[in-house]
Amino acid sequence: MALLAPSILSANFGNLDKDLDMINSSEADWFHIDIMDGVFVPNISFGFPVLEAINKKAKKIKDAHLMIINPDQYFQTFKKLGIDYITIHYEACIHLNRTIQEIKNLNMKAGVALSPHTNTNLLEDIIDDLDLVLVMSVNPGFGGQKFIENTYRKIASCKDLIIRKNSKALIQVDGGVCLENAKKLTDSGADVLVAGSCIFNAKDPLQMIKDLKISTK
Ligand SMILES: O=C(CO)[C@@H](O)[C@H](O)COP(=O)(O)O
Ligand SMILES: [Co+2]
Repeated sequence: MALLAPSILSANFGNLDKDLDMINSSEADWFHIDIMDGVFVPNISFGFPVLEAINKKAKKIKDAHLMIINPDQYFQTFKKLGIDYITIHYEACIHLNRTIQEIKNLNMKAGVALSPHTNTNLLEDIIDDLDLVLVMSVNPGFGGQKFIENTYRKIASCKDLIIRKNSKALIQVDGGVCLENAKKLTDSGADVLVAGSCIFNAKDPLQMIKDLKISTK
């Protein structure tokens, strides 16, 4: 069964506590927290005051997906705010090896996200150091976008790389994940599914979380 990480970006920010409680009481495994700076992606999500509020409530693993340039300067603050996994974008980092070491020096798990145009082969010389590879199945920046079909092939090639290099990295997939593709994504090699609009737009989000989990069995 895949791990499931609801994306807070699609939650109701007018009553965030209610949605955080819903996730706490659900079968979901992680909180997926999208941070956007309006530079790396054409959207701005939320910053540290909101993250502080999330940290006070959220009782599960907190997974921050940073869609920002120059992420290194904020790692200490993310650590203080209870983040467990930091995932930075391959396309946003000039010195990726140094950036990954900085995350690990602060005792957080380190992930690299690949936008749809970025080939998994580019991780060949860093995969040993990673705890997670995030395969983006939409272009980063917004929730509710259409799933890109090439993702299955990309997950499979990422899995090949991980096996070949004997890496312990998890494969996470993010964007357009729903009941229709969850099983196929897991069968292709995904370990962690991120889902935003599919959960928060559902009539019964708790039931949708349950259904998504069961569908990946
Ligand atoms: O990182 C992102 C978008 O850039 C995601 O985490 C989205 O928030 C997922 O939302 P859905 O595609 O599941 O609605
Ligand atoms: Co995300």
